[in-house]
Amino acid sequence: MRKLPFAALRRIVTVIPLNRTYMTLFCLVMAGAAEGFGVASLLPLLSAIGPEGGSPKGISGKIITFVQGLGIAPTLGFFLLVLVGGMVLKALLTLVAMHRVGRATADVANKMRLDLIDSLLAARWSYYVRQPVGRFSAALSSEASQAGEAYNAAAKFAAEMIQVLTYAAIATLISWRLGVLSLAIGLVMVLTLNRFVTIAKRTARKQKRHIRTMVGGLVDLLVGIKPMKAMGRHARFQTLFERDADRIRTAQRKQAYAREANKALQEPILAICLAGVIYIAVGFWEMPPGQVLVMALLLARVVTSIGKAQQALQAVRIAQASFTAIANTIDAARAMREPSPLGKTPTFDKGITFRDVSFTIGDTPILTGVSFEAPKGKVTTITGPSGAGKTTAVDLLLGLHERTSGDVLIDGVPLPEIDLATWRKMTGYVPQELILFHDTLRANITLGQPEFDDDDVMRALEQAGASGFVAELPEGLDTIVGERGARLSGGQRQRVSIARALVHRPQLLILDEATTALDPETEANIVRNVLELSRTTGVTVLAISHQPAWERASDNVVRLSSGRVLSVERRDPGAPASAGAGPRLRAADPLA
Ligand SMILES: Nc1ncnc2c1ncn2[C@@H]1O[C@H](COP(=O)(O)OP(=O)(O)OP(=O)(O)O)[C@@H](O)[C@H]1O
Repeated sequence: MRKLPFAALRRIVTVIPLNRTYMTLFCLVMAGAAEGFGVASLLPLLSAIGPEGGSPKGISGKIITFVQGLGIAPTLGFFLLVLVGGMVLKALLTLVAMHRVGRATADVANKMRLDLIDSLLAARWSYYVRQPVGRFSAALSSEASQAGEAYNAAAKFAAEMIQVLTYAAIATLISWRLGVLSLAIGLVMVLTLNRFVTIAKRTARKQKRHIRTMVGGLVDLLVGIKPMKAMGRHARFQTLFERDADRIRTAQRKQAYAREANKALQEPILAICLAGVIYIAVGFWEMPPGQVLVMALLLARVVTSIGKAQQALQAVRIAQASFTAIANTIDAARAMREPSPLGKTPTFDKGITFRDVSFTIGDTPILTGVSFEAPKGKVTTITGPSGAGKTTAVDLLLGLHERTSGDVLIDGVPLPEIDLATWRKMTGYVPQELILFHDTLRANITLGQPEFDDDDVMRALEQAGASGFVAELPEGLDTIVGERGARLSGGQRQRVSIARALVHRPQLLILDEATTALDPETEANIVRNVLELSRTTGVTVLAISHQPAWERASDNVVRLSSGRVLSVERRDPGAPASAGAGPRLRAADPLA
């Protein structure tokens, strides 16, 4: 027999406060005791109707003596009352316990879902870069609910095991041989049926893995479906998903077989055990018929309860696959949690300094000895060929990556020493890959933050050069932009993204190729707006761009190539973007 899943059970029940589980277990134990009393009252009843009736001996005699000692007449009516009362009490206590279990099941699923969201949102940027993000949709939807079911199944397993122990205890009271026999039968049953529990567990894990792969792949594909469709290359993905679907079907079939086999084999095992025990009890132990009847009843209950416990265990194993998958995802995301904001509150009066910053991924150097300054209130453009490391430099500035050596300083304070969350809130960021949500224009700009009203939104749109096209939309700010902003043009999406970055009046505005989709006139307008904004509000601008319009508007131009600074130019904004527009400093110049 495989190792029992106690560690897994412990992990499942500790998702919610333990005292809730203890209370439920207490109700279940009390329910077991109530049933035990009820069934025990059968003993004197049945021994009275057997041929040994009249002067019951053994446990029946002791029960009758005990009842008489309480001053109660041991009548048929009394024992029937105890039997019925015990069963009613058991039903009530079980109902209370299962009501608690139902609530706990929903709470476990809810906690897993919220923990997953929390751990994902708090993870470092480098965590997402390595994940097929689509697979989280499977975790959040079905896996979280199934993780809750693991608690439900574990509680049912505990309830059945309490029943098994209650009946085994009564069997032992009647005769130790009967107690041993019932436990031996239980063991045979567990050993016989455990194989199906193991199959269920294995197939559940496989299903989970393939479903995650399929859902993750499908979500990622749908996000980027446009070029696939355009090139007529989407059909080949059908084959890939068919393979996953086929594996899921096979695992599901095996799981259904294991579940049904576990159920179906329980009755024959019960019948064989009962027949054998009755034969031995009557033929060899010469037990009176009343006791044999009670014994048969007890054994039937023990075996039935073991069977149900086995089914519950199987359900635990199946649900456990989801629970473990989601718990592992939470653990992995938590291990990549960003450091908590214990640093200094940042000031931003002087500017940003990169001092001999290097950054490697694995063994690959991405940036090497990068030094430059982006003074407060000025426009700095980082330019250079594709792959030069421009976006990476900005990622380091925002703490999305951690430098390998050197220092990124804000007002002379190294980034690791400042409160990153506050620093980021001081920043407006327009990334290269624009992501708009399937929501209204307003919500895309405010990101649902109620502190921004329509005046803030309109001001940001104006500054981003987007107020004109928004004014022409029949539904204005209430326009739904479509999935990832599909109902807007590329240039409109860029301007909405710039408005989003400006709505909270940032002190630093980072524009990563933010105007590439715009015609020269619109781009010039935005550059003019941003320049004006910088002059009037003192916002510092860091633009990554190849566009001459940005170079012309910049106070500083930093040229990167292959992760190194080629030159740093201090410029006179407005002068033509030709060589000699300002003092050109070599990479080694100790500007920083
Ligand atoms: N997560 C990563 N793992 C491995 N290499 C990476 C990772 N992110 C970036 N790189 C590599 O780092 C280098 C710099 O990338 P980066 O995106 O900073 O360049 P860039 O100058 O912004 O380019 P572009 O103008 O094309 O956007 C590239 O060679 C890229 O392949």
